[in-house]
Amino acid sequence: DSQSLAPAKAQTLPFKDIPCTGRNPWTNLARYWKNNSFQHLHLVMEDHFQNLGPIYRENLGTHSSVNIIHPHDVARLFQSEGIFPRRMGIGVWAAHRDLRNHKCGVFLLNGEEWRSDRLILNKEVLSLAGVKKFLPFLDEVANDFVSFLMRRINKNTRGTLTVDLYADLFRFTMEASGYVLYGQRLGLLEEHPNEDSLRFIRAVETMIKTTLPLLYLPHQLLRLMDSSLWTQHMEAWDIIFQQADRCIQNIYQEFCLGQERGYSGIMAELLLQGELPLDSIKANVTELMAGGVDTTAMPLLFTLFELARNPSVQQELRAEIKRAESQNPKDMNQLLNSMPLLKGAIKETLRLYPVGITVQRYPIKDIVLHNYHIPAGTLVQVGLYPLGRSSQLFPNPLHYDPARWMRRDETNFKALAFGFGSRQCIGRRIAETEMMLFLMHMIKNFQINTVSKDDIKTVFRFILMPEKPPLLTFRPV
Ligand code: HEC
Ligand SMILES: C[C@@H](NS(C)(=O)=O)c1cncc(N2C(=O)c3ccc(Cl)cc3C2(C)C)c1
Repeated sequence: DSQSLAPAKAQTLPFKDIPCTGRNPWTNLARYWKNNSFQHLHLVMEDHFQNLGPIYRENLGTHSSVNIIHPHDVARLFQSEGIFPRRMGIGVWAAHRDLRNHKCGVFLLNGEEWRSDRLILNKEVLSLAGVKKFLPFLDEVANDFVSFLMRRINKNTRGTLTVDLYADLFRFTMEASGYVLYGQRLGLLEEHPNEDSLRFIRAVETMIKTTLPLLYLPHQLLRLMDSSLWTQHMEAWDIIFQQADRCIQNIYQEFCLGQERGYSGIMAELLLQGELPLDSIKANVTELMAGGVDTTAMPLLFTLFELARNPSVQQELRAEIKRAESQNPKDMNQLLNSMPLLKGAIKETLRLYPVGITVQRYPIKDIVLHNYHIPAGTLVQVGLYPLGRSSQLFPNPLHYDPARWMRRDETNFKALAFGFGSRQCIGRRIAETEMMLFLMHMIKNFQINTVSKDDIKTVFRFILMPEKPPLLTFRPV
């Protein structure tokens, strides 16, 4: 009868049968520590997926996780996240907030507290209405960056500039985040930028660089072992909070003086709405300010490099921008929506160089991933770096091809650089709009070249970064 012919429903395999890396969590940790492979975590994950298959378990010190790469497994994970999605916390960050008696922003909050702050912030930070209000601010800063670069080119006789743009990109993204959040220009793109803002940028970099080693080791242990790391980390946080507090104070004073003006940034809108208490506004605005610097600067650097070594793509983008501007001379929002190739370029950069190399969740119920039983509460990580370079998901994966995102593709859950669901990156629209405007103005005004066509080696320092920033040459068009 038909029953006996039906393929036996594959029996779900037990959790313990999932392929596992290494033996003992502490020897695994020691090995990472010895080979300093924390900063190559993304490459180690790629190796594990190649050797062990599309799902594997890893025990690292106190953390144990299941790692996945297939879009349909990601979809299954998304369906099990519940209404309070959770990712791996950062103990050492929360420890700083407790020590200094600061409230946490949405990144560190969980449960009901996270959801109530998040829903209020979404209206100003992530909604289309919010984007329309802050888009002109980002456009102004992107234009100023072009003038900033033009000034430097005109200073030398050759009429071109070959430069490591790393530091300048941090000044751009900080100037942009500061303007969108506080409604004030920090002056980072002028001849003599103010020292406080430069100190803030350095503090965010130090904080991020010292986070990685502190991520995997119980920080109490580290405070004993390597107090300089701990001290550096805390000092960086203190500078970040002090600087953010100064900006917040003077916005708050202006606000109290009741100078009625138009839109003057996200923070003023949050104060006007009065839905979030002041200390929650401070905690979240500080997170958005600090979270808006390195995260957007790196993908811009990677994109400029890829455009420099793919001149035909650069030329196609220049043509698309010209066409789009002639069709939408006025409405900036319309303009950005008529540049699908430029949107594809940003997706292509984030596919090859995902700023956050994993998306993590704890499923709230038992699920089956790749035919294995996963108990509720298990940490499941999506390997974004290996996923973006998998030839099964992306034909010819190492080819920088923005047009690939314009072709119809029935598989969802492939563009995951900002995460997914209600806990996805809240800065997504700020980052996307900021990058679109920056690249549009840069490609329109400069021919971008690079000396070296070789791949950039990447390191993971809580954020995916180039091991050595590339040298780029800019020639006014
Ligand atoms: C202006 C601030 C800001 C910027 C810019 C920003 N982020 Fe985020 N991002 C956040 C915050 C805040 C969270 C935590 C959101 C939460 O937990 O509710 C977050 C979370 C994330 C997450 C985790 C999402 C999830 O589903 O767990 C990813 C991935 C991410 N960001 C990627 C990016 C990428 C890629 C960029 C730039 C190309 C970027 N972010 C730029 C603020 C920002
Ligand atoms: C790199 C990626 N890691 S992730 C979230 O995918 O694991 C990421 C994505 N978007 C934002 C960030 N942030 C920062 O850089 C940062 C700095 C200081 C503070 Cl107070 C808050 C942040 C956040 C977490 C917003 C980090």
